[in-house]
Amino acid sequence: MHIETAALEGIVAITPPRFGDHRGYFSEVFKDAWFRENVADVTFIQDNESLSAQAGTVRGLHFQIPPLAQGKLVRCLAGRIMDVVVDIRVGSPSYGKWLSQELSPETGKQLWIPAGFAHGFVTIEPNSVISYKVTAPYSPQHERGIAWNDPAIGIGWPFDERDMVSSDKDKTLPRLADLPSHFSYSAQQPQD
Ligand SMILES: Cc1cn([C@H]2C[C@H](O)[C@@H](COP(=O)(O)OP(=O)(O)O[C@H]3O[C@@H](C)C(=O)[C@@H](O)[C@H]3O)O2)c(=O)[nH]c1=O
Repeated sequence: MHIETAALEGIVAITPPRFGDHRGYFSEVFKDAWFRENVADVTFIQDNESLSAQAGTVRGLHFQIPPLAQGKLVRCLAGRIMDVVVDIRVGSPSYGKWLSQELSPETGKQLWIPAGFAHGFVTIEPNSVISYKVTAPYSPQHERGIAWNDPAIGIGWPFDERDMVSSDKDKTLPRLADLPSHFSYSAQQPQD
């Protein structure tokens, strides 16, 4: 396993090795014991998948609040995405900062996003499929979001805003500065 820690503390990129031969390749894409020992001691309880038909489709920025905050392990099965995280841990030195990683089936790279980050992505190619494991069940009551185009965060999306496609729900999300404080995470007590 190739493992890289990213510029935001807690975010980890993982590239599982592939054993190639004349048929193609074989790869162990997730191993519970290895993940617990090397990345985070968490239990994944649900696997999700989404397809976005058009390039320039943005989903996010999403997170769930405690006690159902989710860690997410994201990979891209088809197409190509720019995956984005924003640190929303109050008290974190990198609060409000974002980073991105390109994920595609070509590299097989995965991104581990612990609780305490908002997550989103934009598809760079049409028909992009992402698959992600989560550590807590989906709960609409605990679901929250931040506007993907919040100017104070300033994510460098690779498309003009006018060419991006989003859900109606994502068009109404508040800015980070307007999130009620009781949705806050503590940097000292990460919610894994
Ligand atoms: C996320 C989710 C959605 N749904 C339903 C609710 C709704 O009817 C439909 C589509 O939901 P959404 O529009 O919220 O899907 P989407 O915008 O793809 O939401 C996802 O975005 C990315 C960026 C994340 O990080 C994920 O955690 C998740 O929030 O699927 C579930 O049943 N289970 C789930 O776990």
